[in-house]
Amino acid sequence: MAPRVLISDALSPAAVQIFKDQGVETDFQPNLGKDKDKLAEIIGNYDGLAIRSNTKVTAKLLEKATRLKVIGRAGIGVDNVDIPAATGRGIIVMNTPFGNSITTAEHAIAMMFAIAREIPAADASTQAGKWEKNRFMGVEITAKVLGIIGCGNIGSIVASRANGLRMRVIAFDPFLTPERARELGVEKVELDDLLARADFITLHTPLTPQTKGIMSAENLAKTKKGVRIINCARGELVDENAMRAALESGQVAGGAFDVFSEEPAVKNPLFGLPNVVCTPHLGASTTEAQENVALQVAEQMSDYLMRGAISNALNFPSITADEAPKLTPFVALAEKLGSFAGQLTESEIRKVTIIYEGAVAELKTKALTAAAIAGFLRPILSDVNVVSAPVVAKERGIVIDEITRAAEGDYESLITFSVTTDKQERAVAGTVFQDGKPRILSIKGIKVDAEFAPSMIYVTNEDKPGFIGRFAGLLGDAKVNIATFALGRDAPGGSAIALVQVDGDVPPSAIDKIQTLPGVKQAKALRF
Ligand SMILES: NC(=O)C1=CN([C@@H]2O[C@H](COP(=O)(O)OP(=O)(O)OC[C@H]3O[C@@H](n4cnc5c(N)ncnc54)[C@H](O)[C@@H]3O)[C@@H](O)[C@H]2O)C=CC1
Ligand SMILES: O=C(O)C(=O)COP(=O)(O)O
Repeated sequence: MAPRVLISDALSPAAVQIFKDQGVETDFQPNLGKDKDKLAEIIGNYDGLAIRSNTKVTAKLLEKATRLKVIGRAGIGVDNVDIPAATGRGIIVMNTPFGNSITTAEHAIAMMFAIAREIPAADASTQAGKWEKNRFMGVEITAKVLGIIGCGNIGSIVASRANGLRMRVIAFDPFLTPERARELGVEKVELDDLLARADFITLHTPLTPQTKGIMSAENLAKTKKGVRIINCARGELVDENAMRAALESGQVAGGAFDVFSEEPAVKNPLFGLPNVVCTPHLGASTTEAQENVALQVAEQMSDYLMRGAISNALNFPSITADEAPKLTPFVALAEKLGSFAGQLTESEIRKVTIIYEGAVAELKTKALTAAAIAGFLRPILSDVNVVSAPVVAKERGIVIDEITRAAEGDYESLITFSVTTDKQERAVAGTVFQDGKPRILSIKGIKVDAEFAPSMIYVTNEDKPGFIGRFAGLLGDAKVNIATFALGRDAPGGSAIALVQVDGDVPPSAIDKIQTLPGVKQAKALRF
């Protein structure tokens, strides 16, 4: 029986033809994404789901998706897909990471001009017969400072266009190497510096815990008075109430917003102000970009459904059906070791070394390294996938060393993931036990023995009496239930590590309190 794909968002119809040519049946319902009940009713009939940003693929929807094997996002952002839930059900999630980047960068530039010259308001006034020539006084952009927050695929294209427009481009992106910045013709700066210097600020980061609300009241107060701000990335990067207040006070002279914290945005604090320009998430909406992403997603999904080939998947490396059974548990281990290191990395990455020892060294380590790097970069670049991860790392000037050797220690197989930043080196090692579950065996050379769990707390501290009691007491006060507790230290009275599995989320206030306990060097909530 031919596989069936449901297209539940407004993809270019070009996708339908590709599916057909490849022998895949399609059901094209471009408005279904809005109707979650109807979608839940029929999702059980399909092997593939092709979407844009209107369809929300929640864990609840996936419970009904009993036949689903692949979700294809015709675009970049996958924050509308519950990837852990999909992975848990063995559903591949793939995107098209570059197909709409130029188009989105162009929209950001268009939005910048729109607010510099108040084009929408001037248009409305002119067409209303008012001829208000003296009301609209714009600003030139030549020689102005453009601050780019997030200088990845789209941010880099914006930088090149802005350079062409003779702007001075500065960028805040902790993961941008000095070499790459030079290549792009941008000055790499810290966030506060960018906020203080920029005449225009444009946002191009993914939505992550670190970037959520990056345009907060506090940061808006640090901007140059009269700054103009453009957001074509994700709505939740901006505290919309604080932004409204800053626009009303004149701290921010103009704002252009393509994305909103709640979409579709029918009511929003940013609406109804002068010199605010809003578009309904049109960043990727050009004929060219939509053809690119639709054709690509249809090809990728057909390849998977008809031939089992995987590309641009966010939750699995590209491997063949024969290799899968042996590799799968080590893919999970590599991914988690990388994710562990990624969640703890907050400064410029120089080098990653992955050592495969023993039996695992005989497997397809390239796929394992791809999974490890994807796990590592995902907390930093939310949309990186196992296929693009090594390339993205290389583009960013991160050296990746892969070493294979015979088993030297007690384990049949051992993977060690170490990362060198401009500040320090951190290594984490693990293996897969007979039960097929990945385990952490050492962190920074200190032995521990812990399984990975969805919610964990990692603490490094001085090995002094009384720490564990105070730590556990704090968690108890914060109503955080401890499931397992693993400890390690390099020497009595030396450096110690606690790796704790807890039930549910850890409130940031609890982490802040742990951080203040005597002898604690670092405390961090981790998610796997
Ligand atoms: N409006 C629209 O229709 C569209 C919006 N997008 C959105 O645009 C955004 C950027 O997409 P890409 O450039 O493709 O992503 P990317 O992953 O290539 O680049 C993101 C950049 O942000 C940087 N970054 C990560 N954390 C950061 C932090 N805490 N502070 C500063 N920089 C940080 C990363 O190092 C990276 O260079 C995403 O949110 C994506 O969903 C993408 C396409 C269309
Ligand atoms: O690709 C992305 O991340 C986008 O935000 C584009 O969204 P859309 O496909 O236009 O709903």
